[in-house]
Amino acid sequence: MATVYAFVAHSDGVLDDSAAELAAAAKKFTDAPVTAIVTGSGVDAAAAKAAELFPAVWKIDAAELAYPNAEVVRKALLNNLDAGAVVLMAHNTFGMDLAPGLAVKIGGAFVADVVDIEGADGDTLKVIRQEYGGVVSTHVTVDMSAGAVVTIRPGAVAAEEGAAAAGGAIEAKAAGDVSAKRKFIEIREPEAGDVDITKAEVLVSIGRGIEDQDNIELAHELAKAIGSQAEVACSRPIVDAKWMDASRQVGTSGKTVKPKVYLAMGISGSFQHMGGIKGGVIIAVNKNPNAPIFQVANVGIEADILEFIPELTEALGDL
Ligand SMILES: Cc1cc2nc3c(=O)[nH]c(=O)nc-3n(C[C@H](O)[C@H](O)[C@H](O)COP(=O)(O)OP(=O)(O)OC[C@H]3O[C@@H](n4cnc5c(N)ncnc54)[C@H](O)[C@@H]3O)c2cc1C
Repeated sequence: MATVYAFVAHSDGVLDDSAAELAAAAKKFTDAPVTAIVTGSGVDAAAAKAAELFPAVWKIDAAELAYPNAEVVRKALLNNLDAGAVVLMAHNTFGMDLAPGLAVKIGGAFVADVVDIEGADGDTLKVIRQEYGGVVSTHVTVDMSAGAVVTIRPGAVAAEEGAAAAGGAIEAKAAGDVSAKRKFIEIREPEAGDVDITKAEVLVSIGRGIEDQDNIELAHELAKAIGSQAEVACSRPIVDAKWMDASRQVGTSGKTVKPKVYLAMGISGSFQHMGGIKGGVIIAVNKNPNAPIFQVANVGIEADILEFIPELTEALGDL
């Protein structure tokens, strides 16, 4: 099998959680050393962190790589990767942008949004993907003989499984010619919202199952009954409907949260939503017994939230 690489996401010298997950994912199909690739401008700290997870690290450090422009990063990778390379990366917004074109340029296979890796038989990689919003799993084989780019869903592969490989040697690589047609202009930070849901110990998070804007008050009353450590969060349709501020949205295009308890009320469990929950006990309440969230929740309750929430609020009020 060709060399396996893991393209590592990072910000301000801190590795994204997906880095350790990629290390674990690689171990599921190869015993060979995996090389992490860290790109950017001034990435010494991130490369050092990557060396704690991977036996080898490529550091591609150039001013042109300071901003997340997939066209530029793709060129820097192609200027360094050997023929037939197998590249893993997170299925996040940047990975979705970078991966398909990289696979085309490598001339290898492309498989997106993998949730698990079953192993490899020679040059055939066996992966699992999901269809129909997570209701159906599909088992897919990938011919890696001419190389491959595989994006892996953040949070799908447990990081601990790959934690042992450490002490990697860091090798500096030149970005080479990365001239691009696409120009990155700026990052605009969202305005601060009225609450910071990332700091809450308990989140009462509501989804489309709340049905009506007027019912949101039920979630606020429950959070109040739980106490000062609780806040109300939501899924994206609630923000899209302008029922709540975007600062309360949990997910890949919203906030990443780490509460002790996450009460998912009428939320189906899309990977874009679950990708924003990094820890804690997930208690899901949903009236559909087949809702995908029941596959990942620690506790699942089949109930109508419009009845369940007031009952729980009342019970807490009686304490
Ligand atoms: C690029 C991209 C980025 C995205 N980013 C995000 C993101 O950051 N965060 C996010 O949340 N989504 C995000 N999404 C949207 C995501 O794909 C889902 O559409 C969304 O998470 C679904 O929200 P939901 O679970 O509230 O709604 P639905 O999927 O409609 O689920 C509603 C659930 O409520 C249940 N329900 C209905 N009524 C009741 C009731 N009375 N009692 C109990 N249960 C009930 C239903 O059974 C269902 O399971 C993104 C999508 C894309 C394409």
